[in-house]
Amino acid sequence: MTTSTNGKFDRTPLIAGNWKMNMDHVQGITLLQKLAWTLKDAQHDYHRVEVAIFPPFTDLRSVQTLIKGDKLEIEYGAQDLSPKDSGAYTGDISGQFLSKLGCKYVLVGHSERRTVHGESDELLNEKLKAAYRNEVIPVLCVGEGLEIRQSGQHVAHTLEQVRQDLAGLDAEQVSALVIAYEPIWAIGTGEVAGPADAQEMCSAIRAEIANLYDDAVAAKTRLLYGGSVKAQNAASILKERDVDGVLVGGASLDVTEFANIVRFEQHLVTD
Ligand SMILES: O=C[C@H](O)COP(=O)(O)O
Repeated sequence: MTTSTNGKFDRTPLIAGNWKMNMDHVQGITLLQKLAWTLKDAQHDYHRVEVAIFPPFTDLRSVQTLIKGDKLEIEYGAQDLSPKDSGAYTGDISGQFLSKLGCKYVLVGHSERRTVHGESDELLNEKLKAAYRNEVIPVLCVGEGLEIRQSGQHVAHTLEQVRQDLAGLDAEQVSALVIAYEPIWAIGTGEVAGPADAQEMCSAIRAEIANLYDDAVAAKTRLLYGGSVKAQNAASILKERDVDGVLVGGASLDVTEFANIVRFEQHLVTD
């Protein structure tokens, strides 16, 4: 683990770009190449701030080839996985395949999977276990919709998701886990939860992990914020004590914007 310049982390910050259903494999390679060049020009230290991209499944082999061939330090992962490892599950993608493709991470329970595909916490718990079984680190997404936020039940709702999703996982697994808090009302809307909102929820999640496991586990689990993150608001969110990174959607498709989010520490100095 490394320490960032603002002194708050003993957890390596993670800046993650979720491309969602954008970028075919040809476009994806161009985007990745430009990102790598931009961060090389900026002499980015990947040990100090980790960078990961989450392209569509169909891009993963090309991404793996480029990253391996050019010895890039950018990590990558998939946007979903099956709870099963193999068999008659047409259209599903096994964690075994992701592991073979060198994926370090996999998103589990993104709000678009929960809402568009109706994925339940029970299913997501199975997906988390499938990820660990195949040695891929899950990035579990949790968060509330607008109605729940307005009712003031957002913390209780999100912690209930955490408890259900983590059921049966052991301390070692949860220490390696990444959890992204993504309030649904802030995703792709331009509405961004304020730094204090991000901190409130990340702090509550960390306390819940300490309660379910212990302080040592809670100190290791990385907590991200996601929802309309841009270069302009990233530094103020990342300055919060319990926020260890960001999960970026739309802005990760713009190389300059995403590279500036990766380089958030530059902005911390002048804030
Ligand atoms: O996975 C990323 C989140 O859904 C945030 O997306 P966004 O940055 O486009 O709001």
